[in-house]
Amino acid sequence: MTIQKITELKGASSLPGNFGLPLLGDAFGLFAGEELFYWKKLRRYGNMFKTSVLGKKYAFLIGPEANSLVFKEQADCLSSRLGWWFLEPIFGNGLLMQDGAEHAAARRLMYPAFHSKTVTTYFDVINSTVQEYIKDWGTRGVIPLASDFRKLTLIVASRLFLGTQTIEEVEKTCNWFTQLVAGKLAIVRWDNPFTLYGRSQNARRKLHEYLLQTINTRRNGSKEYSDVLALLMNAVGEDGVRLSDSEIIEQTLLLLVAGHETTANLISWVLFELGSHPEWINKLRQELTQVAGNELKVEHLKQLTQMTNVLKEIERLYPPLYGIPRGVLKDIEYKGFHIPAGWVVVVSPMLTHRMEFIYSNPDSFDPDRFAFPREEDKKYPFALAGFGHGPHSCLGFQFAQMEMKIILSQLLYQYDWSVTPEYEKITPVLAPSKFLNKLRAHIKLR
Ligand code: HEM
Repeated sequence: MTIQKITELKGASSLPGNFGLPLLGDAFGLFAGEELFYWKKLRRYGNMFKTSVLGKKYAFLIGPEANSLVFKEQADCLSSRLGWWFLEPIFGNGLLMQDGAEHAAARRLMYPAFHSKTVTTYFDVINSTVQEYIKDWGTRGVIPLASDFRKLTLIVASRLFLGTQTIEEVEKTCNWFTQLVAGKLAIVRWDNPFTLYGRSQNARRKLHEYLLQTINTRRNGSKEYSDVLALLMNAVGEDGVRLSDSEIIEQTLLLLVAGHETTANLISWVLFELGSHPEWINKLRQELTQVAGNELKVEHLKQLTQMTNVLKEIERLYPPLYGIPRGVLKDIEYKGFHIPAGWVVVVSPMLTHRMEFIYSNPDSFDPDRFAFPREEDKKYPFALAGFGHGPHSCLGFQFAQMEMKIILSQLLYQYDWSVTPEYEKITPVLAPSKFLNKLRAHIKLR
């Protein structure tokens, strides 16, 4: 009889699950509804499962320990570019697609624009833009949340990153961004005006042209700028070399894409949950009045602790990135499995956030779970991961927090609201985001 060593590792191919159809793998299931795909696999196979998509083998590793492995312990063996390969033709070669030394150098260069101290200097622009944008919401009555917030967050990002002032200019780029982002769901990557992918590529070319024009206008003019584009245009790397135009455009495009839709989605869900829990509207309004009186200032934001907990609860329930993938560069091990180079590992904020051993009644909206002494997210490191962690953690975290707090505060000052479709229709469903574009706020002046 041979005695097997307990340290012997199993191959990744013996993970629970299957590889799906030849060549396509599970592409249709995944692209047709990512959230539901994740839930079905979890229910069927548990916290570790395999699949394949368009010829690549995937290991899904779910839970805080897996998050720790991917974001921290084995981060050096993993590649963001190889994980997000399907986004590269759409989002280009920005920070998210870079690895190792190239990524570290670019991140060092961009970090000053997103440091918490710098972000506070954006307060006035965000606050005035938000006030102007929502001033007619009382007379409009019904607001389609996701599309309205997408426009607002794009106006804010364009003003701060590109110095764009006019709404007309932002409206022009808004359509291109919508088309660009829609391309990520295209399975057939054929650059043709009649395909989803082709329209996305066309939008990408238009945005490139637009950004190049903006850069050239600045170079030929005498005006001094102090926005993010100026930072990238003037930046000199450690090797003394400046970024090329194409590098500046790729980084700016990623910032604009990453910086508007995710924030718009989260704030839409904030309004949905608050509209369905009016007692929380009252609590937040009371806190706001106690802390800021009738005029919100930048120094008040940190003191809005109940609002911070509401934002955390929305990040937990509706993280915009359901899964975060990394390509395996050097073999890694996890819970007795050997995952070789060439595979892709995926961790999931969405599934982690609904684990009962971390969060009590995980499907219910309960912002107090983040208040002392409960602090459920502190039970395990990496238990809350809606903004990622580690070398690729969200560069715009502080920015997004500030923007969401300003939007919410200004709405609380001026309006009451309820939301359709009804709570019961959305919350027991495993794929709430298919309702995102249907969310409507019914606004009343206070
Ligand atoms: C509520 C809003 C947001 C959410 C939930 C969010 C979430 C995330 C997550 C999960 C990542 C990590 C991806 C990975 O590890 O592969 C990330 C990266 C990133 N985010 Fe955000 N984000 C938000 C808003 C923003 C904003 C407002 C900006 C810019 C102003 C931004 C810029 C970026 C950038 C540049 C990266 C790539 C960082 C890197 O690769 O080093 N995000 N974001």
